Amino acid sequence: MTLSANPLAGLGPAVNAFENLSTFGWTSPHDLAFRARFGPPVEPGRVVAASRGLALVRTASGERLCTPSGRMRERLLADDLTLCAGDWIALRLDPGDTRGRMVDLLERGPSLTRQGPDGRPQCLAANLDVVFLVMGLDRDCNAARLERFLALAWGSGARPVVVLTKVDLNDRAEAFAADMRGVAPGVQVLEVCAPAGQGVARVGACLQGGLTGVLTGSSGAGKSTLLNALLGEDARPTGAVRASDGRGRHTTTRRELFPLPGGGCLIETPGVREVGLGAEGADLDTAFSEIAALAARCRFRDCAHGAEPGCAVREALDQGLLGGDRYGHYLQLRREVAFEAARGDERLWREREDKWRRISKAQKSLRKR
Ligand SMILES: Nc1nc2c(ncn2[C@@H]2O[C@H](COP(=O)(O)OP(=O)(O)OP(=O)(O)O)[C@@H](O)[C@H]2O)c(=O)[nH]1
Ligand SMILES: [Zn+2]
Repeated sequence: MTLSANPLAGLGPAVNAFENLSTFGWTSPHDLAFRARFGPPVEPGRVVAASRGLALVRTASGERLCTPSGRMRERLLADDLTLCAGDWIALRLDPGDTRGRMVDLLERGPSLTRQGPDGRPQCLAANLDVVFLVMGLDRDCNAARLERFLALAWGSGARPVVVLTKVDLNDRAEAFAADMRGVAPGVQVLEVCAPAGQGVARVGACLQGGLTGVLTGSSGAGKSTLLNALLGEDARPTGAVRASDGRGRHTTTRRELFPLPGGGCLIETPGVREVGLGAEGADLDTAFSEIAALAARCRFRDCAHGAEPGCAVREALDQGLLGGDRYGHYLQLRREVAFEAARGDERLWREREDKWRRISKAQKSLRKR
Protein backbone atom coordinates (compact mmCIF):
# COMPACT_ATOMS: atom_id res chain seq x y z
CA MET A 1 0.00 0.00 0.00
CA THR A 2 1.32 3.41 -0.82
CA LEU A 3 0.66 6.57 1.04
CA SER A 4 2.69 8.62 -1.39
CA ALA A 5 1.22 10.88 -4.04
CA ASN A 6 -1.02 9.05 -6.48
CA PRO A 7 -0.15 9.93 -10.07
CA LEU A 8 -3.68 9.02 -11.16
CA ALA A 9 -5.37 11.57 -9.03
CA GLY A 10 -4.94 14.36 -11.56
CA LEU A 11 -5.84 16.96 -9.03
CA GLY A 12 -3.50 19.60 -10.35
CA PRO A 13 -0.97 21.51 -8.35
CA ALA A 14 -2.97 21.47 -5.14
CA VAL A 15 0.18 21.57 -3.08
CA ASN A 16 -0.52 23.06 0.30
CA ALA A 17 0.33 22.60 3.92
CA PHE A 18 -2.17 19.74 4.27
CA GLU A 19 -0.83 17.39 1.60
CA ASN A 20 -0.15 14.47 3.85
CA LEU A 21 -2.79 12.27 5.45
CA SER A 22 -1.10 12.54 8.82
CA THR A 23 -2.36 16.10 9.05
CA PHE A 24 -5.80 14.49 8.84
CA GLY A 25 -5.19 12.28 11.84
CA TRP A 26 -3.76 9.16 10.19
CA THR A 27 -1.39 7.52 12.68
CA SER A 28 1.00 4.59 12.51
CA PRO A 29 -1.41 2.26 14.39
CA HIS A 30 -4.01 3.18 11.75
CA ASP A 31 -1.47 2.44 9.07
CA LEU A 32 -0.42 -0.93 10.49
CA ALA A 33 -4.02 -2.08 10.88
CA PHE A 34 -4.76 -0.93 7.35
CA ARG A 35 -1.82 -2.72 5.79
CA ALA A 36 -2.84 -5.90 7.56
CA ARG A 37 -6.20 -5.80 5.79
CA PHE A 38 -5.67 -4.11 2.45
CA GLY A 39 -3.04 -4.04 -0.24
CA PRO A 40 -2.51 -1.83 -3.27
CA PRO A 41 -4.34 -0.37 -5.05
CA VAL A 42 -6.61 0.10 -2.03
CA GLU A 43 -5.62 3.11 0.03
CA PRO A 44 -7.00 4.94 3.07
CA GLY A 45 -8.97 8.16 3.02
CA ARG A 46 -10.89 10.34 5.41
CA VAL A 47 -14.39 11.58 4.77
CA VAL A 48 -14.41 15.38 4.70
CA ALA A 49 -18.12 15.58 4.00
CA ALA A 50 -20.80 13.07 3.06
CA SER A 51 -24.22 13.37 1.58
CA ARG A 52 -26.43 10.50 0.42
CA GLY A 53 -24.31 8.07 -1.59
CA LEU A 54 -21.52 10.50 -2.21
CA ALA A 55 -18.53 11.45 -0.10
CA LEU A 56 -15.78 13.98 -0.45
CA VAL A 57 -12.72 12.09 0.70
CA ARG A 58 -9.25 13.25 1.55
CA THR A 59 -6.62 10.80 0.28
CA ALA A 60 -2.85 11.06 0.42
CA SER A 61 -2.94 12.65 -3.02
CA GLY A 62 -5.73 15.13 -2.55
CA GLU A 63 -9.49 15.34 -2.32
CA ARG A 64 -11.74 13.08 -4.33
CA LEU A 65 -15.43 12.57 -4.73
CA CYS A 66 -16.12 8.91 -4.02
CA THR A 67 -19.02 6.51 -4.22
CA PRO A 68 -19.34 3.22 -2.35
CA SER A 69 -18.98 -0.07 -4.19
CA GLY A 70 -22.11 -2.19 -4.43
CA ARG A 71 -20.88 -4.48 -1.69
CA MET A 72 -20.01 -1.64 0.63
CA ARG A 73 -23.41 -0.05 0.01
CA GLU A 74 -25.08 -3.33 0.98
CA ARG A 75 -22.99 -3.65 4.12
CA LEU A 76 -23.78 -0.09 5.17
CA LEU A 77 -27.48 -0.75 4.63
CA ALA A 78 -27.37 -4.01 6.54
CA ASP A 79 -25.59 -2.39 9.47
CA ASP A 80 -27.79 0.68 9.35
CA LEU A 81 -24.80 2.99 8.85
CA THR A 82 -24.36 6.18 6.87
CA LEU A 83 -21.00 7.78 6.20
CA CYS A 84 -20.18 10.95 8.04
CA ALA A 85 -17.37 13.47 8.34
CA GLY A 86 -14.35 11.97 10.07
CA ASP A 87 -14.92 8.41 8.88
CA TRP A 88 -11.87 6.49 7.69
CA ILE A 89 -12.52 4.46 4.60
CA ALA A 90 -10.67 2.19 2.20
CA LEU A 91 -10.89 3.29 -1.42
CA ARG A 92 -9.43 2.69 -4.83
CA LEU A 93 -8.68 5.23 -7.51
CA ASP A 94 -8.75 3.30 -10.77
CA PRO A 95 -7.33 4.77 -13.96
CA GLY A 96 -10.01 6.36 -16.08
CA ASP A 97 -12.51 6.66 -13.21
CA THR A 98 -13.49 10.16 -12.30
CA ARG A 99 -14.82 8.94 -8.97
CA GLY A 100 -12.94 7.11 -6.31
CA ARG A 101 -14.56 3.83 -5.29
CA MET A 102 -14.97 3.24 -1.57
CA VAL A 103 -14.67 -0.42 -0.68
CA ASP A 104 -14.94 -0.42 3.10
CA LEU A 105 -15.69 1.67 6.14
CA LEU A 106 -13.02 1.25 8.83
CA GLU A 107 -14.22 0.66 12.34
CA ARG A 108 -15.28 3.85 14.07
CA GLY A 109 -13.71 5.19 17.24
CA PRO A 110 -15.48 7.67 19.53
CA SER A 111 -18.17 9.42 17.57
CA LEU A 112 -20.79 12.10 17.94
CA THR A 113 -24.14 10.45 17.53
CA ARG A 114 -27.58 11.91 17.49
CA GLN A 115 -30.75 10.04 18.29
CA GLY A 116 -32.64 10.17 15.01
CA PRO A 117 -36.39 10.82 14.92
CA ASP A 118 -37.00 7.07 14.59
CA GLY A 119 -34.91 6.40 17.70
CA ARG A 120 -32.01 5.05 15.67
CA PRO A 121 -28.58 6.49 16.32
CA GLN A 122 -27.23 8.67 13.53
CA CYS A 123 -23.52 9.44 13.38
CA LEU A 124 -22.63 13.09 12.80
CA ALA A 125 -18.85 13.11 13.29
CA ALA A 126 -16.60 10.09 13.60
CA ASN A 127 -13.26 9.18 15.14
CA LEU A 128 -13.02 11.97 17.64
CA ASP A 129 -10.50 12.73 20.33
CA VAL A 130 -12.11 15.90 21.66
CA VAL A 131 -15.69 17.12 21.77
CA PHE A 132 -15.91 20.89 22.24
CA LEU A 133 -19.07 22.24 23.77
CA VAL A 134 -19.31 25.85 22.65
CA MET A 135 -21.53 28.05 24.82
CA GLY A 136 -22.00 31.78 24.44
CA LEU A 137 -21.68 33.79 27.61
CA ASP A 138 -24.22 36.23 26.21
CA ARG A 139 -27.26 34.03 26.93
CA ASP A 140 -26.53 30.42 26.16
CA CYS A 141 -24.74 29.37 29.32
CA ASN A 142 -26.45 27.03 31.73
CA ALA A 143 -25.29 24.43 34.21
CA ALA A 144 -27.99 21.82 33.54
CA ARG A 145 -27.19 21.73 29.82
CA LEU A 146 -23.50 21.52 30.53
CA GLU A 147 -23.99 18.58 32.91
CA ARG A 148 -26.08 16.73 30.35
CA PHE A 149 -23.51 17.36 27.67
CA LEU A 150 -20.63 16.19 29.86
CA ALA A 151 -22.38 12.96 30.81
CA LEU A 152 -22.98 12.17 27.17
CA ALA A 153 -19.56 13.29 25.98
CA TRP A 154 -17.73 11.16 28.56
CA GLY A 155 -19.88 8.25 27.47
CA SER A 156 -18.83 8.68 23.85
CA GLY A 157 -15.19 8.02 24.72
CA ALA A 158 -13.88 11.39 23.52
CA ARG A 159 -12.59 14.06 25.90
CA PRO A 160 -14.99 16.94 26.54
CA VAL A 161 -13.70 20.51 26.53
CA VAL A 162 -15.96 23.45 27.35
CA VAL A 163 -15.49 26.65 25.35
CA LEU A 164 -17.18 29.74 26.73
CA THR A 165 -17.37 32.30 23.93
CA LYS A 166 -18.26 35.99 23.88
CA VAL A 167 -16.49 36.78 27.13
CA ASP A 168 -16.55 40.39 25.91
CA LEU A 169 -20.35 40.47 26.09
CA ASN A 170 -20.75 39.52 29.72
CA ASP A 171 -19.63 41.67 32.66
CA ARG A 172 -19.84 38.65 34.89
CA ALA A 173 -17.87 36.34 32.59
CA GLU A 174 -15.46 35.36 35.35
CA ALA A 175 -18.24 34.36 37.73
CA PHE A 176 -20.02 32.41 35.01
CA ALA A 177 -16.84 30.57 34.11
CA ALA A 178 -16.31 29.70 37.79
CA ASP A 179 -19.86 28.31 37.99
CA MET A 180 -19.27 26.18 34.91
CA ARG A 181 -15.99 24.87 36.30
CA GLY A 182 -17.91 23.90 39.43
CA VAL A 183 -20.18 21.53 37.52
CA ALA A 184 -17.41 20.20 35.26
CA PRO A 185 -14.92 18.42 37.51
CA GLY A 186 -11.82 17.37 35.59
CA VAL A 187 -12.83 19.22 32.44
CA GLN A 188 -10.94 22.03 30.77
CA VAL A 189 -13.07 25.18 30.58
CA LEU A 190 -11.70 27.77 28.15
CA GLU A 191 -12.77 31.38 27.86
CA VAL A 192 -12.70 32.77 24.36
CA CYS A 193 -13.37 35.91 22.40
CA ALA A 194 -12.68 34.69 18.87
CA PRO A 195 -13.07 38.02 17.02
CA ALA A 196 -10.30 39.44 19.23
CA GLY A 197 -8.24 36.25 19.04
CA GLN A 198 -8.47 35.80 22.79
CA GLY A 199 -8.15 32.18 23.97
CA VAL A 200 -8.17 30.80 20.40
CA ALA A 201 -4.68 29.30 20.62
CA ARG A 202 -5.68 27.37 23.74
CA VAL A 203 -8.53 25.76 21.82
CA GLY A 204 -6.12 24.80 19.03
CA ALA A 205 -3.67 23.38 21.58
CA CYS A 206 -6.29 20.78 22.58
CA LEU A 207 -5.84 19.18 19.14
CA GLN A 208 -2.07 19.16 19.01
CA GLY A 209 -0.50 15.92 17.91
CA GLY A 210 -2.91 15.37 15.02
CA LEU A 211 -6.06 14.97 17.14
CA THR A 212 -9.58 15.39 15.81
CA GLY A 213 -12.21 17.52 17.49
CA VAL A 214 -15.81 18.44 16.82
CA LEU A 215 -17.59 21.69 17.58
CA THR A 216 -21.02 21.32 19.16
CA GLY A 217 -23.33 23.84 20.69
CA SER A 218 -26.47 25.76 19.91
CA SER A 219 -26.92 27.97 16.90
CA GLY A 220 -25.26 31.35 17.34
CA ALA A 221 -22.93 30.13 20.08
CA GLY A 222 -19.91 31.18 18.01
CA LYS A 223 -18.73 27.89 16.47
CA SER A 224 -18.06 29.23 12.97
CA THR A 225 -16.37 32.33 14.32
CA LEU A 226 -14.07 30.16 16.40
CA LEU A 227 -13.33 27.83 13.49
CA ASN A 228 -12.44 30.79 11.28
CA ALA A 229 -10.14 32.16 13.92
CA LEU A 230 -8.40 28.78 14.17
CA LEU A 231 -8.05 28.51 10.41
CA GLY A 232 -6.49 31.94 10.16
CA GLU A 233 -7.26 34.69 7.72
CA ASP A 234 -9.07 33.72 4.54
CA ALA A 235 -8.01 30.13 5.02
CA ARG A 236 -11.52 28.81 5.02
CA PRO A 237 -12.65 27.41 1.71
CA THR A 238 -16.08 28.92 1.37
CA GLY A 239 -19.07 27.70 -0.54
CA ALA A 240 -20.30 24.20 -1.07
CA VAL A 241 -18.87 21.34 -3.00
CA ARG A 242 -21.34 20.70 -5.76
CA ALA A 243 -21.24 17.49 -7.66
CA SER A 244 -23.38 15.24 -9.75
CA ASP A 245 -23.82 11.85 -8.13
CA GLY A 246 -23.65 9.93 -11.38
CA ARG A 247 -27.41 9.68 -11.90
CA GLY A 248 -27.68 13.23 -13.08
CA ARG A 249 -28.84 14.39 -9.70
CA HIS A 250 -26.91 17.18 -8.04
CA THR A 251 -25.99 17.06 -4.44
CA THR A 252 -24.58 19.84 -2.40
CA THR A 253 -22.12 18.81 0.24
CA ARG A 254 -20.88 21.29 2.74
CA ARG A 255 -17.29 20.83 3.79
CA GLU A 256 -17.26 19.71 7.37
CA LEU A 257 -13.77 18.55 8.30
CA PHE A 258 -11.00 21.15 8.41
CA PRO A 259 -7.31 20.52 9.01
CA LEU A 260 -5.95 23.28 11.23
CA PRO A 261 -2.73 25.13 10.39
CA GLY A 262 -1.52 24.45 13.92
CA GLY A 263 -2.13 20.69 13.63
CA GLY A 264 -5.17 18.48 14.16
CA CYS A 265 -8.56 18.66 12.48
CA LEU A 266 -11.83 20.16 13.47
CA ILE A 267 -15.27 18.98 12.35
CA GLU A 268 -18.04 21.52 12.19
CA THR A 269 -21.50 20.03 12.18
CA PRO A 270 -24.14 22.71 11.81
CA GLY A 271 -27.26 22.40 13.87
CA VAL A 272 -25.97 19.84 16.34
CA ARG A 273 -27.53 19.97 19.73
CA GLU A 274 -25.63 18.68 22.69
CA VAL A 275 -28.46 16.30 23.58
CA GLY A 276 -28.43 12.82 22.12
CA LEU A 277 -24.68 12.72 21.88
CA GLY A 278 -23.00 9.32 22.13
CA ALA A 279 -24.97 6.22 21.27
CA GLU A 280 -23.03 4.20 23.81
CA GLY A 281 -24.94 6.02 26.50
CA ALA A 282 -23.95 8.52 29.07
CA ASP A 283 -21.15 8.27 31.61
CA LEU A 284 -22.73 9.85 34.64
CA ASP A 285 -20.06 8.57 37.00
CA THR A 286 -17.38 10.69 35.36
CA ALA A 287 -19.57 13.74 34.81
CA PHE A 288 -20.77 13.61 38.43
CA SER A 289 -17.58 12.24 39.89
CA GLU A 290 -18.19 13.66 43.39
CA ILE A 291 -21.60 11.92 43.50
CA ALA A 292 -20.07 8.67 42.26
CA ALA A 293 -17.51 8.91 45.06
CA LEU A 294 -20.29 9.40 47.62
CA ALA A 295 -22.37 6.58 46.14
CA ALA A 296 -19.55 4.16 46.76
CA ARG A 297 -20.33 4.61 50.45
CA CYS A 298 -24.09 3.97 50.17
CA ARG A 299 -25.28 0.91 52.11
CA PHE A 300 -26.84 -0.72 49.03
CA ARG A 301 -24.82 -1.19 45.92
CA ASP A 302 -27.83 -0.49 43.71
CA CYS A 303 -28.89 2.50 45.80
CA ALA A 304 -31.08 4.91 43.82
CA HIS A 305 -30.17 7.70 46.28
CA GLY A 306 -33.83 8.29 47.03
CA ALA A 307 -35.31 7.14 50.32
CA GLU A 308 -32.99 4.17 50.93
CA PRO A 309 -31.47 3.88 54.40
CA GLY A 310 -27.74 4.49 54.62
CA CYS A 311 -27.58 6.59 51.46
CA ALA A 312 -24.35 8.60 51.51
CA VAL A 313 -25.55 10.86 48.71
CA ARG A 314 -28.69 11.93 50.59
CA GLU A 315 -26.60 12.41 53.68
CA ALA A 316 -24.23 14.78 51.87
CA LEU A 317 -27.26 16.58 50.48
CA ASP A 318 -28.79 16.98 53.95
CA GLN A 319 -25.51 18.27 55.32
CA GLY A 320 -25.25 20.83 52.53
CA LEU A 321 -22.11 19.23 51.12
CA LEU A 322 -23.88 18.52 47.83
CA GLY A 323 -25.96 21.13 46.01
CA GLY A 324 -29.68 20.43 45.51
CA ASP A 325 -29.48 21.43 41.82
CA ARG A 326 -26.59 19.12 41.20
CA TYR A 327 -28.39 16.24 42.92
CA GLY A 328 -31.61 16.94 41.00
CA HIS A 329 -29.86 17.06 37.61
CA TYR A 330 -28.07 13.84 38.39
CA LEU A 331 -31.27 11.96 39.19
CA GLN A 332 -32.97 13.44 36.13
CA LEU A 333 -30.16 12.31 33.82
CA ARG A 334 -30.14 8.87 35.43
CA ARG A 335 -33.80 8.48 34.63
CA GLU A 336 -33.17 9.56 31.03
CA VAL A 337 -30.30 7.16 30.57
CA ALA A 338 -32.39 4.29 31.93
CA PHE A 339 -35.22 5.23 29.58
CA GLU A 340 -33.00 5.44 26.50
CA ALA A 341 -31.39 2.11 27.35
CA ALA A 342 -34.80 0.49 27.64
CA ARG A 343 -35.92 2.08 24.37
CA GLY A 344 -32.79 0.79 22.62
CA ASP A 345 -33.33 -2.71 24.02
CA GLU A 346 -36.91 -2.70 22.86
CA ARG A 347 -35.96 -1.65 19.34
CA LEU A 348 -33.31 -4.39 19.11
CA TRP A 349 -35.78 -6.93 20.42
CA ARG A 350 -38.42 -5.88 17.88
CA GLU A 351 -35.90 -6.01 15.03
CA ARG A 352 -34.82 -9.49 16.05
CA GLU A 353 -38.45 -10.62 16.19
CA ASP A 354 -39.09 -9.20 12.71
CA LYS A 355 -36.05 -10.93 11.34
CA TRP A 356 -37.07 -14.33 12.74
CA ARG A 357 -40.60 -13.87 11.51
CA ARG A 358 -39.25 -13.20 7.99
CA ILE A 359 -36.92 -16.18 8.13
CA SER A 360 -39.54 -18.64 9.35
CA LYS A 361 -41.98 -17.35 6.70
CA ALA A 362 -39.37 -17.92 4.00
CA GLN A 363 -38.67 -21.41 5.35
CA LYS A 364 -42.37 -22.27 5.39
CA SER A 365 -42.83 -21.25 1.78
CA LEU A 366 -39.71 -23.21 0.82
CA ARG A 367 -41.08 -26.32 2.53
CA LYS A 368 -44.43 -25.90 0.77
CA ARG A 369 -42.67 -25.85 -2.56
N1 LIG B 1 -18.92 39.90 20.65
C1 LIG B 1 -18.66 38.65 20.24
N2 LIG B 1 -19.37 38.15 19.24
C2 LIG B 1 -19.12 36.89 18.84
C3 LIG B 1 -18.11 36.11 19.45
N3 LIG B 1 -18.10 34.89 18.85
C4 LIG B 1 -19.07 34.94 17.89
N4 LIG B 1 -19.69 36.13 17.89
C5 LIG B 1 -20.83 36.56 17.05
O1 LIG B 1 -21.94 35.71 17.30
C6 LIG B 1 -22.70 35.49 16.14
C7 LIG B 1 -22.89 33.99 15.90
O2 LIG B 1 -21.62 33.41 15.70
P1 LIG B 1 -21.40 32.13 14.78
O3 LIG B 1 -19.97 31.83 14.83
O4 LIG B 1 -22.04 32.31 13.46
O5 LIG B 1 -22.25 31.06 15.59
P2 LIG B 1 -22.44 29.48 15.25
O6 LIG B 1 -22.34 28.77 16.53
O7 LIG B 1 -21.51 29.07 14.18
O8 LIG B 1 -23.93 29.46 14.74
P3 LIG B 1 -24.60 28.41 13.70
O9 LIG B 1 -23.79 28.45 12.46
O10 LIG B 1 -25.99 28.93 13.55
O11 LIG B 1 -24.58 27.07 14.40
C8 LIG B 1 -21.94 36.18 15.01
O12 LIG B 1 -22.55 37.41 14.75
C9 LIG B 1 -20.55 36.38 15.57
O13 LIG B 1 -19.90 37.49 15.03
C10 LIG B 1 -17.37 36.69 20.53
O14 LIG B 1 -16.46 36.07 21.13
N5 LIG B 1 -17.66 37.96 20.87
ZN1 LIG C 1 -27.39 6.24 47.81
